[in-house]
Amino acid sequence: MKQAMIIINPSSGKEDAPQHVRNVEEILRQQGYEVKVNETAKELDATRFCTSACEECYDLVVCIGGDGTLHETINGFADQIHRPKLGIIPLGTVNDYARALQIPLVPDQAIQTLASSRLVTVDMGRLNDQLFVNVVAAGSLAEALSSVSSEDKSRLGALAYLKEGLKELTGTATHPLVIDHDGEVWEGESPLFVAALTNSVGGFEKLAPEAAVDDGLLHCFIIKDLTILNTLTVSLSLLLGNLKNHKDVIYFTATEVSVSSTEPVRTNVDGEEGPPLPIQLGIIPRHIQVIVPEEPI
Ligand SMILES: Nc1ncnc2c1ncn2[C@@H]1O[C@H](COP(=O)(O)OP(=O)(O)OP(=O)(O)O)[C@@H](O)[C@H]1O
Repeated sequence: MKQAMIIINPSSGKEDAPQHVRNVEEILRQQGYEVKVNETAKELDATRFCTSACEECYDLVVCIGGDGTLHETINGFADQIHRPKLGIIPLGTVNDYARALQIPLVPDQAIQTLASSRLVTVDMGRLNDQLFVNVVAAGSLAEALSSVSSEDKSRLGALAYLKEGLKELTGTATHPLVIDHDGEVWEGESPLFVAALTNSVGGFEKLAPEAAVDDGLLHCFIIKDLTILNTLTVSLSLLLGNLKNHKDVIYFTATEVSVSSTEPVRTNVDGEEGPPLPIQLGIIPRHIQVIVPEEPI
């Protein structure tokens, strides 16, 4: 019999995860799966559960939670030869990865997607020795966003969350960054560096419009001047998806990037606090199969 593991974070989103578990179990049983449910209680439980699903040759892992839980879950695939298919039921605030894969953001609709036969084989990002699914950001704006509490994120939603992050910016708004990609080096003051795997970053679905989940590339933005983030121009650029064309933004794609600074600089990985600089970024092309809706929306 096929084996499925449900990994659920009961604290995600509006704390309504447990009520969705029964529906997920039911639809998986209808698909012929034997189902095991693992509830997370603390940080990194999702990684441990997913690693055991790989080692025990499960066919499917379903992650029920926000982007943080998804990030921890996919890290369980690291260095594993057998990698189960992945189902995603988004319950967080931003749910960037579900947006990028066009998985419905309404949990009951996302649950129906688990009956789909359509799979997408997606890239994984590598940050030092961990994996990421969506985005790495470094710089003072990334630090400010990390300081917005999870409760405020839920309350505010994506756009207000960015505005709150901007308000939190204090002191020096830029750091000296050295960004080395595929043999080219950029050095300068910057409030924000972003490397994205998908077209959805911070709930903005058009930040990197040409980023595809399976193109084998890191889509990178160096923001050269913070003031642009405070202007209408940038809001419009974000909404119209042409941030990369802004005169104060450098855009490039790469497969290997290193980012360092002479100052202490924190990072944000898939929406959670990451390791401080220096960091090494890479990409593992077409690494995991994710269940997506039968028909692209
Ligand atoms: N039982 C638990 N209680 C509290 N925190 C938990 C529990 N299990 C896991 N966690 C931690 O909760 C963190 C946040 O989870 P997640 O991102 O899924 O929810 P969220 O904060 O509601 O979503 P978002 O990040 O989209 O706002 C995870 O990184 C994980 O370490």
